[in-house]
Amino acid sequence: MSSTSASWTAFIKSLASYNGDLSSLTAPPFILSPTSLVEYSQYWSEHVDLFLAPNFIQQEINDVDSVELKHMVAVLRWFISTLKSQYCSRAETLGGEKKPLNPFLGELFVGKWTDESPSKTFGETLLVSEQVSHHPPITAYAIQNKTNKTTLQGYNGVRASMSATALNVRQYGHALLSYENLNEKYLITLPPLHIEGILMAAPFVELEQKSYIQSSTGYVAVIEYSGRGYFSGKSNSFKARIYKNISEAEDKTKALYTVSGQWSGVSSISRGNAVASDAQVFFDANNSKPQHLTVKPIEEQSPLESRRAWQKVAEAIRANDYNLIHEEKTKIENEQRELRKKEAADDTPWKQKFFEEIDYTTLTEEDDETGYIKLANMANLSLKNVPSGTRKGSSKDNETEAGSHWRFCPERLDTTDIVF
Ligand SMILES: CCC(=O)OC[C@H](C)CC[C@H]1O[C@H]2C[C@H]3[C@@H]4CC=C5C[C@@H](O)CC[C@]5(C)[C@H]4CC[C@]3(C)[C@H]2[C@@H]1C
Repeated sequence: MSSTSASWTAFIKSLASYNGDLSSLTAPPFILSPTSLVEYSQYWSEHVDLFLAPNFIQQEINDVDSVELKHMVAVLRWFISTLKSQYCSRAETLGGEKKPLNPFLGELFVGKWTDESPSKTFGETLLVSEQVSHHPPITAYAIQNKTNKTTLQGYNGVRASMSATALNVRQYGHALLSYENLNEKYLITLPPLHIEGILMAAPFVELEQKSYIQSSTGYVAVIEYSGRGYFSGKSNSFKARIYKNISEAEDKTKALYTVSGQWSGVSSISRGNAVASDAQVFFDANNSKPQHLTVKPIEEQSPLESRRAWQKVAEAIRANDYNLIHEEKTKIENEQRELRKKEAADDTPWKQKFFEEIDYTTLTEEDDETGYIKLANMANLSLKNVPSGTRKGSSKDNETEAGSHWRFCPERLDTTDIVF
């Protein structure tokens, strides 16, 4: 038995006593990714053209659809285009899903997508991603395109549990997309997922159940995910239906559009409830090259920036040097422990740089300028700290605590000393 499979077998045995905290797992080096989880926010915008598309869609003379419905279709296309990067990029570059580095409190990842549009109508798009909490791990992010007054902000935390063969992951948080020039906002919820293939040491992500995109215009997209062995039989399958509003979503025959296929491959769109024979290609992930963001060289980064902070650990992981990984990781963990001790002694708790915690139960729809409460209410979604996309009053809407969320503070971006 090779050392790899021996250490993997030992690892699988350790999963039997898995306590729900992913960072507590000491996975063998070959399953470790040299990338920190704080970098995963970039996967929300590797198709900048689709992210900005609604800004360039106007009402045409002989249009059958309202321009708001056309925007909803465009936002659904952008969302579907993010999924392959979000959930398959490690399998493509590292040969399988890996365990990301567990970000320390305050860890930052910043970068920008340059304008690759032929007519230079996009302008620059900035990403700021910050580990706003370490216990539990929560990453907040904002993607800002000033030229077209388009901003995505959101946050993500996960809770995971082991079943016999898979790791079941529930995502907490949501994303909010705002097109200021169109006066339109969208609430995007995050689907549950599970990691299969762990026993074969070839882990991969499969999405499941549902997620929602609720527009301030009333239109809503309901996306249902399935994998190999489900009704569709193909991995990474989905069926998305767009409705005039959430109450019409109770009746599938009222769907205005149906999109179906594979989010990691080809999907097609047709009017109404079923995918007709004349369906058009909606998105083709195999022929849409992702645009990776530009990150400044490590020597120009601040100590809080991910690739500089983890550089030695990443090198040790690439060298598959278990002792060095452990040695370099321990240095970072000890530094962090000392910082927390000092903050507790001086009563100076860590302050988040670009995001602030917010308890939405203290706000009305009007005073919530993110628009989150209004959109969540339109979609009958819970405002509490429950898995993303939990319907109000459903069995999972059981948290007693109000639930804290995270909000982007764009004005802090204007005064920061962080260089993008
Ligand atoms: C079973 C324990 C173990 O460590 O096995 C190692 C395996 C690689 C499985 C565990 C890790 O799998 C990784 C997949 C990660 C998710 C991938 C994509 C996203 C989308 C992004 O927008 C937010 C974060 C999220 C949900 C990642 C969260 C962390 C996951 C589940 C990693 C697991 C530790």
